[in-house]
Amino acid sequence: TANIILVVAENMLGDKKVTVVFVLGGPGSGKGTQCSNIVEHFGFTHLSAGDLLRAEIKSGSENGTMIENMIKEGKIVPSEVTIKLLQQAMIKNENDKFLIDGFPRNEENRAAFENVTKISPAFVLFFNCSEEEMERRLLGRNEGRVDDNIETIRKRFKVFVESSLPVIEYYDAKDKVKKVLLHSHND
Ligand SMILES: Nc1ncnc2c1ncn2[C@@H]1O[C@H](COP(=O)(O)OP(=O)(O)OP(=O)(O)O)[C@@H](O)[C@H]1O
Ligand SMILES: O=c1ccn([C@@H]2O[C@H](COP(=O)(O)O)[C@@H](O)[C@H]2O)c(=O)[nH]1
Ligand SMILES: [Mg+2]
Repeated sequence: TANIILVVAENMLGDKKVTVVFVLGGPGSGKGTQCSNIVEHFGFTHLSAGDLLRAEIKSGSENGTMIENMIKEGKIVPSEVTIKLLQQAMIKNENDKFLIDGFPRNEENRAAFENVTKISPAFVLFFNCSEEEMERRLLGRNEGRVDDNIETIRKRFKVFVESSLPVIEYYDAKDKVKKVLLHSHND
């Protein structure tokens, strides 16, 4: 008789098993800053979805103009574009622990990532910061980003509340959210 071996593959990327932590929070809440600190102490590789999209624009890819226009408007780039960039970055990196910063940005991003990669996050780090403080930080960032102007910042805040917060609520219902409360220097 045939022996049947059932292999349950969890979070496999090619032949490596990966641990993924999503790092979420409003624009300017400090995701990138804290990811750099975490990398130093916990051996993760930091993948910022926004940085990958900005690199794609710079590389002169055929999607570059579309991505740039979406970023200028604070809109969410189609899932397949972002997921492909994240997958490629994880495959070409030897590490098996990734901090994915600024993704998933909406429910469709979240479902598509889980369907395409079969990866679900170990947990979600959520940086909770007031809009007043985030606005102050973004206007003072001085990195020359096309979306760090008051008009786009307001659009990004709206997209965060309407589209990204539901993703955090989804993972919160699964007890996967670790919330970090950030206070401004005026509190
Ligand atoms: N705890 C903090 N206190 C004061 N300023 C901070 C703090 N954390 C980050 N900043 C500053 O706020 C700005 C935004 O931080 P950062 O780029 O890490 O945010 P982000 O969440 O990645 O933003 P975005 O979503 O726009 O990429 C930066 O100029 C950073 O130096
Ligand atoms: O998954 C993502 C991540 C980012 N975007 C677009 O990029 C900008 C900037 O992202 P940051 O995380 O602030 O660097 C964001 O406003 C979106 O327009 C995206 O579409 N999908
Ligand atoms: Mg960032």
